[in-house]
Amino acid sequence: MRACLSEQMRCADEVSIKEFSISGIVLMENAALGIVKEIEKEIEGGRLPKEGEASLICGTGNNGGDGFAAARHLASKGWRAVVFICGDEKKITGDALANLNIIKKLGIPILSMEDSNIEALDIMFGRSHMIIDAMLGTGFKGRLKGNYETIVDKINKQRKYVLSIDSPTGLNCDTGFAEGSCIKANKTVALGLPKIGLVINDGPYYCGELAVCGLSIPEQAYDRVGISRYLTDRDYVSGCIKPRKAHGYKGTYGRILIAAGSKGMEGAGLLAAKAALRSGAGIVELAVPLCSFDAVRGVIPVVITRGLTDDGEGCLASKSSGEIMLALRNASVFLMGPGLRTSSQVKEAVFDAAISCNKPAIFDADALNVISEEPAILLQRPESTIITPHPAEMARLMGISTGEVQGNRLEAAESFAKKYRVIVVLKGYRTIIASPWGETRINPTGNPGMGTAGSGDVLGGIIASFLAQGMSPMEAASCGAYIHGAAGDRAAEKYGQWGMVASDIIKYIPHTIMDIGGK
Ligand SMILES: NC(=O)C1=CN([C@@H]2O[C@H](COP(=O)(O)OP(=O)(O)OC[C@H]3O[C@@H](n4cnc5c(N)ncnc54)[C@H](OP(=O)(O)O)[C@@H]3O)[C@@H](O)[C@H]2O)[C@H](O)CC1
Ligand SMILES: [K+]
Repeated sequence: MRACLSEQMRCADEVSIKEFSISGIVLMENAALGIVKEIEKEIEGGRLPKEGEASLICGTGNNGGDGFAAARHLASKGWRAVVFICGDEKKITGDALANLNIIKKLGIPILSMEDSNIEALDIMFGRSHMIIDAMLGTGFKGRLKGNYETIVDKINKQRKYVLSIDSPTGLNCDTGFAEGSCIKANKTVALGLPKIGLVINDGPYYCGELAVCGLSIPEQAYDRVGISRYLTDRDYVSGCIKPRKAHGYKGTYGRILIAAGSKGMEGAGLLAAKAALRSGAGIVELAVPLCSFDAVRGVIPVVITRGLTDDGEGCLASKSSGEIMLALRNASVFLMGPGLRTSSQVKEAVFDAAISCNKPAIFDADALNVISEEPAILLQRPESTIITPHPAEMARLMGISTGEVQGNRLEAAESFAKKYRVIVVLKGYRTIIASPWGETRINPTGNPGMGTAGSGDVLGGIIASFLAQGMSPMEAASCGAYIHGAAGDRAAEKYGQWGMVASDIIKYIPHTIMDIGGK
C-alpha cells in the first residue's frame, strides 16, 4: 500500500475531484462511512459498546467536516452523538459547512467555544464512551495553537476510547513527530492513503491501531501525483512468495556464498547461513578465515564450509578476495560482511570483492564499516546491490551523526540510495528500504526485542535467500525485512522482548513464511 505526504494527498484529492469528477462531498461521505465501519469493527471486537455517547471534537477545516458527517451516521446507528466545534464556526466553509448544516437540521447537539466553557468538556468527556478526534488532519502545521493544546491534554487525561480521523491531532503527518501535545489514539482511520508520519518515528505510538479507508480515490490519481513510497503489507509479501516449482531442485533455489566471520565472531556467518536455508535457499556456502574454519565446520550439517586465507590475526587476508572470486563462480548471490571485523586487509578484500563480483550482492555490517571509508566504491557495482546498515553504520557511511540519521530516516536512506545507486535497507524501528530509482518501502513488522546480537545477520541471510530464489532486489529486501520482523514478532510472543535472541527469530521464519502463503 502506498503512503504519502500531506501535500501529495491534497494533490491526489484535487486530481480525483477535477479529473475524475469524484466530488469533495462524495469523498467526505466515503470518509464518514469508512470511519463508522471501523467503529463497528471495534464494537464486534468488544472494545466499544453497541450504542452509547460519542463526543466528536471537530475543527473548522475538512477534518472537522469528516467529523460532522460521521456524527450523522453514528446517530443513525443509535449512538448519541454530541459535536463540539473548536475554533471560530464562521471559518467553516464548503463540504464541511454542508455537513454541519445537515446535522444542525437533524438536531444533533452542537456545542461551540462561544456557548460552552472549555471546562464543560470534562463533563462531556466523562459521559462519553468514545471520543472522536476530528480536530486537525493534513492541514495541521507546526505546534498546536489556541485552545487545541488544552483540549488535546483533556482528551488524553480521560483515558477513554479515542478514534482519530486521518491523523492524531498534534502529530506532524509528514515527519511522524509531535512538537507539543498530541492525541494518543486507540485507533486512527487514515483517509485515502496513510500519511508517512503515521507509519514512521512516533507516528505509530500516537495512532494506535491504523486502519485505512480508501475513499474510492482511484490508483490513477496516485500515479498522476507520483506517489512512490509504500508501506509493505502482507499482500505484497505473499504476492512475492511464489509457490515452489514441482520440478524444482536445489539449484532452482539459488546458491549463496556468504563471506563472514573472524576469530571469535564465527556465529555471525552461521546465523546468516541458517536464516538463508530456513527461508528457502537451495544451497548455502559459508566462507570464513581459516582460523575460524574449525569453529564453523559441521555446526550446521547442511551448510557447505570453506576456509579463506587469514591475516594471522584472526581476520581475512587481503589476498582472500581471489579465493572469494573462485567460490563466487558457482554462486548466484553473494553476502559479505557479518562478523568480519575491520582492518586494512579486510578493507582490501571487501573492496576487491565489491569491484570484481558481478553477481547480485548484499553488503552488511563490517563490510559497510570499511566501505564507509570510501563509499564511492559502491558506484562501481551494478545497481541491484543491497546494503543493510543499522543507524550507526548509516551515519558512518554518510559522515553524519546517528542522531541526524534517526531524525531523518527516510531522507537519509533515500538520498544515499540515489547518490550511490544502491538499495539501502536502513534497519531499526520501521526499517526503510530505499531504491536508487525513487521507490521506497517502509516495513511495519518487528519489535524492540529484535535489538539483539545477530539479529542483523539473520536479516542478511533472509534477503540473500529471497534474492537467490528469484525475487528482484527490491522485493527481496522488502520481503526480507517483513519476514524478519514478523518472525521476530512471533519470537517475542513466545520468549518476550527481553528474552528473545537472534536464533529464536530463525526458529520462526518457516512458520511466518507458511502463514504468509508459502507452502
Ligand atoms: N484524504 C482525502 O482525500 C480527504 C480528506 N479529507 C479530510 O480533510 C482533511 C484536510 O482538511 P483541511 O481543511 O485541508 O485541513 P484540516 O482540517 O486538517 O485543518 C485545517 C485547519 O487547521 C488549522 N491549523 C493548522 N495548523 C494549526 C495549528 N498549529 N494549531 C491550530 N490550528 C491549526 C487551520 O487554521 P488556520 O487558522 O491556521 O487557518 C485550519 O483551520 C484531511 O485530514 C481529512 O480529514 C476530506 O474530508 C475527504 C477527502
Ligand atoms: K484528527
